[in-house]
Amino acid sequence: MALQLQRGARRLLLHIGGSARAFSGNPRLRVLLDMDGVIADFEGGFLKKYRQKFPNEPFISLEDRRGFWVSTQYGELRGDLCDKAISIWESKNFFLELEPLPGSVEAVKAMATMENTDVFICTSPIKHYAHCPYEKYAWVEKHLGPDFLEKVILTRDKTVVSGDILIDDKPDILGVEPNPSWEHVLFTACHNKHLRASSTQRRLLSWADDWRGVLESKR
Ligand SMILES: Cc1cn([C@H]2C[C@H](O)[C@@H](COP(=O)(O)O)O2)c(=O)[nH]c1=O
Ligand SMILES: [Mg+2]
Repeated sequence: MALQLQRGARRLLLHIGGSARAFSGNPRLRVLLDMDGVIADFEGGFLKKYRQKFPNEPFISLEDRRGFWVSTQYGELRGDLCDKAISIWESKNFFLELEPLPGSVEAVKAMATMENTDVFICTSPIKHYAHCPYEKYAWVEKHLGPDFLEKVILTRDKTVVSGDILIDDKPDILGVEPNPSWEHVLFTACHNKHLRASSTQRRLLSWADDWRGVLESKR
């Protein structure tokens, strides 16, 4: 009963723009940052390597990307292209060689030095685990430094991770927890920019957008 009341109050605060963290009296803001499509350029890296590996096959320009799953859209273009797309991100060095998205590294480093702020990288590895988990750690070390290795959370279910805010390019973040503690701020990407704005979901348009303001709104 008490738990239900607490959850209800938290939902109400989120709804009116307040913060469950403020409600709980915890002075620290916990920020969860997605990796692919938020700090690392998954889509650009995919298209470049797909075209190198399959120069004679049709491709989907970033302008024409629709829907979160690259594999689904390629499969709709032609059945066998789904597996061809998957072969790209299952390849060695795919995740390691992704370029940082513009401004991401600077923003993440600046965020991590902010007072009363804990920043975590919260990212989903692919199930073909030969390279991806290792390379995600290696990417973080290369671009954000070894201290950031403490801040990496690999999970296929982000709903069970607690935080105040999750900045993520996936429009629907679902899992076993029906009421995640975080507010999902949608990071704009080529695949989601055409989606109609929702009255309840805030967006960060890029790292040139006012991410500091978004964080401040949660304090
Ligand atoms: C587009 C796309 C992505 N994936 C994989 C690649 C990443 O490991 C995750 C996405 O992780 P995030 O933490 O949500 O950014 O999904 C995939 O398997 N198939 C795809 O089409
Ligand atoms: Mg992502």
